[in-house]
Amino acid sequence: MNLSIEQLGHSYGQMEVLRDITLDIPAGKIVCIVGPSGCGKSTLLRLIGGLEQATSGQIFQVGEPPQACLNPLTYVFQHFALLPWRTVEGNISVVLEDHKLSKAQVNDIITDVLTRTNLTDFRQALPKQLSGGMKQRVAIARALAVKPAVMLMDEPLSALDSQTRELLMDDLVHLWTKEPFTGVYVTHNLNEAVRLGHKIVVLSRRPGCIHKVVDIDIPLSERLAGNATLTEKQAYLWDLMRDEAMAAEGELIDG
Ligand SMILES: Nc1ncnc2c1ncn2[C@@H]1O[C@H](COP(=O)(O)OP(=O)(O)OP(=O)(O)O)[C@@H](O)[C@H]1O
Repeated sequence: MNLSIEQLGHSYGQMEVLRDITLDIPAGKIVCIVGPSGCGKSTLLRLIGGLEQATSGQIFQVGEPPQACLNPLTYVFQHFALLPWRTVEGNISVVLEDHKLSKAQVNDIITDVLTRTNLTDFRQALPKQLSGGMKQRVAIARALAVKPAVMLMDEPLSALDSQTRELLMDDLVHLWTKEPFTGVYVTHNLNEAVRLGHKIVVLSRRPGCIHKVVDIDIPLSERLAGNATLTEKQAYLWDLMRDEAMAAEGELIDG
């Protein structure tokens, strides 16, 4: 299933946040959204996920969701959003509860996503027993459990230290390489964008418009740290963003 976003605009009261966003999210690809603070990246993700209704424009779901999809659009949040009183297994089963699945089916899905995210040994652990990186793996496993058509990821690695971020990026690359998923990935981090994005959408400062779309053709599994093309792309993205980011910073400081 592809998503087709057409002339999307959004305002909060008098404040225009997004303007004229037209964008395709192709099936099986990861689209990264970058841009200065406050330019509307998270708002765009919430509009795509249907958590808020856009002021103008439309979002179309084109084609069918994958077979056995339980929920076409699912989120991975920056702060994991795990239920502290439920085990890892319980945090995943919660998203399967309303789907008329047998106990055996639920068990199979949980076993599968825990295997894919290397969490099998932590099935009965509580979130408080897990590191930040492990918690985010659980959140990713929970998202995968509903076989989403599109995974919406809002700064999923930004609460983690840099080493854990590297490990989780590798995990996401492995997951995608084994079974490509469609993702929209909001980040401030241009290194994450060039490692994970097939397409990188650079938004201008608020009201966020599409400033540039940069495609990266290198397969995800070949995007190793230090790759010269990626370093170049990252520098190019920063060139595109620097002036806008400085202006946005000034706006925040000035109120
Ligand atoms: N529910 C809301 N009501 C009013 N204003 C909001 C709401 N949500 C976001 N905003 C404002 O809309 C603007 C865009 O916010 P948004 O979080 O989408 O930007 P962002 O690009 O994701 O920001 P950041 O990079 O800092 O996370 C900001 O000025 C923010 O304060």
